[in-house]
Amino acid sequence: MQSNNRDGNVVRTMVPKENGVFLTWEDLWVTVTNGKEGRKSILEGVTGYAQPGELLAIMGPSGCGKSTLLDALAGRSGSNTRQSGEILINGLKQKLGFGTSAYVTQDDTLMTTLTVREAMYYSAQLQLPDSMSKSKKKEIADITIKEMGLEDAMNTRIGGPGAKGLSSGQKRRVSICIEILTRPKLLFLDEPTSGLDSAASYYVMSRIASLHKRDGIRRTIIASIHQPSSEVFQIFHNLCLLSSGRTVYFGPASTATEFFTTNGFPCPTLQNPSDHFLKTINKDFGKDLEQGLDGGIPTEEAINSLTRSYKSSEIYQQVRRQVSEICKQDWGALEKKRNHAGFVIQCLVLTRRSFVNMYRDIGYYWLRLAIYVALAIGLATVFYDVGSSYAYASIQVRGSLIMFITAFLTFMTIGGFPSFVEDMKVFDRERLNGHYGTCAFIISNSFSAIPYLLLISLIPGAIAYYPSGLQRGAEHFLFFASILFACMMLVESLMMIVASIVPNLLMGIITGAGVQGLMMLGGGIFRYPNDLLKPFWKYPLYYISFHKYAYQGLFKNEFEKLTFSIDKAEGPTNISGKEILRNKLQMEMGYSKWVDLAILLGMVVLYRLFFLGFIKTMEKIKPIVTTFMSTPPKQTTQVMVNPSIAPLV
Ligand SMILES: Nc1ncnc2c1ncn2[C@@H]1O[C@H](COP(=O)(O)OP(=O)(O)OP(=O)(O)O)[C@@H](O)[C@H]1O
Repeated sequence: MQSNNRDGNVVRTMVPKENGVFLTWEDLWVTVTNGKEGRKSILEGVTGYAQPGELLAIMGPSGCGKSTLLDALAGRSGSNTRQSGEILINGLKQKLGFGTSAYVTQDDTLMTTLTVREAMYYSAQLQLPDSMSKSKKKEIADITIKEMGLEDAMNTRIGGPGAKGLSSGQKRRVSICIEILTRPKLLFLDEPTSGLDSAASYYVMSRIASLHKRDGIRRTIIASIHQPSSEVFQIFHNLCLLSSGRTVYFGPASTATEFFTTNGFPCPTLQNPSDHFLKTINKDFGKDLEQGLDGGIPTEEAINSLTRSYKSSEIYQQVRRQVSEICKQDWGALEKKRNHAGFVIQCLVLTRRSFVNMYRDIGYYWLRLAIYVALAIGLATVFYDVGSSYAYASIQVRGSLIMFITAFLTFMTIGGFPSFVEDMKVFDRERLNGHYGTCAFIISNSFSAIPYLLLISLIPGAIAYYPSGLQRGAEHFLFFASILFACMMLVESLMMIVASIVPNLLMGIITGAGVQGLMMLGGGIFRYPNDLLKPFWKYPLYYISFHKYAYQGLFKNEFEKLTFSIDKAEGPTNISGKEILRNKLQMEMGYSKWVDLAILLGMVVLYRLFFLGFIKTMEKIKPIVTTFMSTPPKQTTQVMVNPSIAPLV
C-alpha cells in the first residue's frame, strides 16, 4: 500500500482518522538520573512511526532501551526520566485516553487468587460500559479468553509464589487478554512472548496481529520483543532495531536482512534473521570474542558501522519523510469519551473482587485470624480476672492489658502489608491503563477490609475481654471492639500511605513499623504527657499519635465508672477511676470517650485522603518532571568507524 506524496516521495497509504491511530516520534532523547552515574542517556535521537493496521516490533539486546522507548511512546516514563524530541499522536500533541490505547507490561501483575475467568469477568465489568448487559460482558470476556487459547485454563487459579496455578506463559496471555478486552486502537506490548515457547509465541503474536479480523479495527500495535523465532518475525510489518539506545535499523521487517547484507553483515543461510541481528548488535556478546563476530569486526564497531549506515541510508530518509507526511495530515484529536463502568459500579466490583481476593488469601486472612485468636486466648489467661479488691495491682494490670491491646494487637495489622503491596501493583497497572480511578480503589479497599477487621475486633476481642474481667455491659465491650477496629483500620491506612511512598516491601515494613513505634512512644502512656519533651514528642507527636486517642478511649471506657480502694497509712481510701485518669495518668478528661473514637475514625478518613492526595500529586508532578527539555543532551556515545569497514559506511 504505497503512493506518492506531493513532493514525489513514496509513502504508505493513510487510512481514515476514525479507524486508526498514528504515532510518530522524532529525534527522541531519553535520559534518566541514575544514582552516582548522574544523568545517563538511554535513547539517543530515535525517530520512527507506527500506523494503523501494522505491527511494529522494537528489538534489540537486553538493556538497549526497548521498554524505555515503549514507555515514552505510551506517556508512562518514570519520574526520574527526561525527554526531548517530539511524540505526536495523529500529528498532534495529545494524551492517550482510556479505550484508545492499552499497555501490557512486562511483569504479570495479576490477582493470584482469582481464576482466569473471574479475573476476566471482573475486568470486563470494570472496563466495559454500564450500558452493556452483564451477559454481553461475560461473552466478550469468554471470547477474549478463547482468542488467547486459554479456554482449558479458564477455571484455574492464576497462582503466585507458593500457590500453584498458571504457567508463566499462561499468565502472560491473561495479562494480554485483560488489556485487549476493550479492543483498543493502539496497543503497546512489553515483551508479550517472554516465558512462552516458540509455538506459543507464534500463536499469541499471530492472534494479536489478527485481532482486526474480528472487530474490523485497523489497530496500531507496538511490541518490544527479545528474540522472536523466524515465524514470529514474519508477522511484523516494521522493525525498530536498537542498540545502546541508538537506531540500527527502522523500516520494513522484510528488508532488514537486505540492509544487514548490504552493510557487510549477511545473515548466514538457515539462521533466524532476528538471531543474526541480535548477535551482530550485542556489544556485550562482542566483548567475549577476541576476533569479533564471525572472526570479523568486533561488535562495538559493527554497531557503530550499522548506525552510521542507517543514518545515511535512503531507508532513514524515507522514515523521516513518512513521519513528516503523517504529521502534515489533519487527523483530528482523539475521541475524549471514557466509555467504562461508572464510579458506583467500579466501587462495587472492586469491593467484591478485593473481598474475594482477601478471604482466599490464607496468609492474609485465615492465618492472621488464627494468630489473633491465639493471642486473645493468651491475654485471657494471663490477665484472667483483673479484679478490683487489691487496687494498685488491679489498676496496673488493667493498664497493661489496654497498652498491650492498643500497641501490639494493632501493630499486628502490619502483617497484611505484603498482600496490600500485591494489590497496589495490580492497582498501579489498572490505574495507568485507565480501568478505574484512585477514589474507587480507596473506597473498595476500605469496604472490603471492614468485614475482616470487624471479625477480628469482635471474636478475638471477646475472647480477651470477658475472661479478663474488664467492665461488664454491652456498651463497654462494643466500645472496646470499636476502638480496636478503628486502630486496625488506621494501621491499614497508614500502610497504604507507606506503600505509595516506599518502593519495596521490606523497606515498607520497616518504615511502617518505625512510624508506629514512634507513635506508640509519643502516645502519652509510656511517659506521661506533661513529662514528654515539648519539641517533637509533645508537639506534635503526642497530638498526631493515634495511640493517644486509643489509650484515652480505652482507659476512659474501663476506669470512668470504677472506684478503687487504696490502702493508706490512715486506712483504706476510695479513689475514683476518673481521678486516676486525670491526676495520675494525666489524661484529657474534658471530652468523652466517644470523641476519642470519633477522632480515630476521622484519622482513618484523613489517612486515606492523604493516600489519594499523594497518588494525585504524583500524577500531576510526573508530566512536570518529564517535561520536554528545550535542547537535547549532548550525545555521549562516539560513533567509531573501523577503517576496514569505512567504505561500507
Ligand atoms: N528509570 C530508570 N532509572 C535508571 N535506569 C533506567 C531507568 N529506566 C531504564 N533504565 C536503564 O536504561 C537501560 C535500558 O532499559 P530498558 O528497560 O529500556 O531496556 P530493555 O531493552 O527493555 O531491556 P530488557 O530487554 O532487558 O527488558 C538499562 O540499562 C536500564 O537499567
